[in-house]
Amino acid sequence: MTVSQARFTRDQLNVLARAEDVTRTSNALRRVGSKIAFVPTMGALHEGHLEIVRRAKRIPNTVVAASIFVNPLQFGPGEDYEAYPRSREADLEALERAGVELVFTPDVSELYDSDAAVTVHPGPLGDELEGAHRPGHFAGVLTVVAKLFNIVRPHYALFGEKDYQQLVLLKRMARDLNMEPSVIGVPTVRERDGLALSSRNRYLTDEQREQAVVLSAALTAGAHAGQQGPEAVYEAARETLAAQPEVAVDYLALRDPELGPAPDEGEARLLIAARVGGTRLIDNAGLVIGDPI
Ligand SMILES: Nc1ncnc2c1ncn2[C@@H]1O[C@H](COP(=O)(O)OP(=O)(O)OP(=O)(O)O)[C@@H](O)[C@H]1O
Ligand SMILES: CC(C)(CO)[C@@H](O)C(=O)[O-]
Ligand code: BAL
Repeated sequence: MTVSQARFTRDQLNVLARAEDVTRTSNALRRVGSKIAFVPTMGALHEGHLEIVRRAKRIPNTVVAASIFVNPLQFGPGEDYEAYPRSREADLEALERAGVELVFTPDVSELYDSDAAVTVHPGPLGDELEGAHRPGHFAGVLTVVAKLFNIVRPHYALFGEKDYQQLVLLKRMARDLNMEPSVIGVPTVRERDGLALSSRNRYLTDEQREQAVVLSAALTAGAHAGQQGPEAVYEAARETLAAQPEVAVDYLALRDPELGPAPDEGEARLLIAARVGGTRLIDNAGLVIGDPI
């Protein structure tokens, strides 16, 4: 592992903490015709992150870059910014094993000047679903990702479907602001019982871990009822959730795949957020409403 040097070595993990070193490396790679696939993360890595890296590694003629940065701008007051799990050494080892070649690990002062004031506005979707419960969250996400895009200058950027609203908003940002990278979504990686992998699962006690499976179970029940229409989807999901009253649901929402109003038939997305003890978890699933296409 090569730490904090500006010289880039292929097939080896290069860890850079300064934005200007990353941009210089990226420009050099572009000059020799390499493509750059970028996997932004907040660290505390698990198989979900590594699946995204594996997807990136399959893009031909591509150097894979990742970032590890717990972004204060996307956490609201009283949220878990301070407590968010940090495991830098284990993360770097996992990225090295997965074949990542460049990791950007800035500290907060590297990314944000103390008087930074300009942010990316996510539009109306930023105030719905997650945005209604986490005011300012998506402005924080889009702002940091826009900055990371400008620093890393990727051709491709890969994000998990687990954070589905984030993925939709990032695709829109890239389209609406004419950003270069193609934004690629990667399906959610789950535990054997269906629980979506998440860094925040580490907060759960054994008992809460058992209870948390109700999120994915409700999505599965809703998806199975899709053929009978939108009301049946809600009914099946709510019935499953009712069996686990300790889990407090923030929202259960059926939408179209772009997160507009739910269709009467065709492809749709069912999204859920719930609190298990003090831990807030989200999940979602694709489904078809009405007759299968
Ligand atoms: N289970 C998963 N399957 C696929 N991608 C995932 C999964 N969990 C997270 N990701 C993706 O990994 C990227 C980095 O996410 P992040 O570092 O916030 O991890 P996280 O597990 O989502 O953490 P948390 O849920 O605590 O916010 C995002 O694009 C996110 O959607
Ligand atoms: C995209 C992201 C890295 C921006 O901080 C974060 O929201 C995440 O890990 O999903
Ligand atoms: N994975 C989404 C980042 C967040 O919850 O802040």
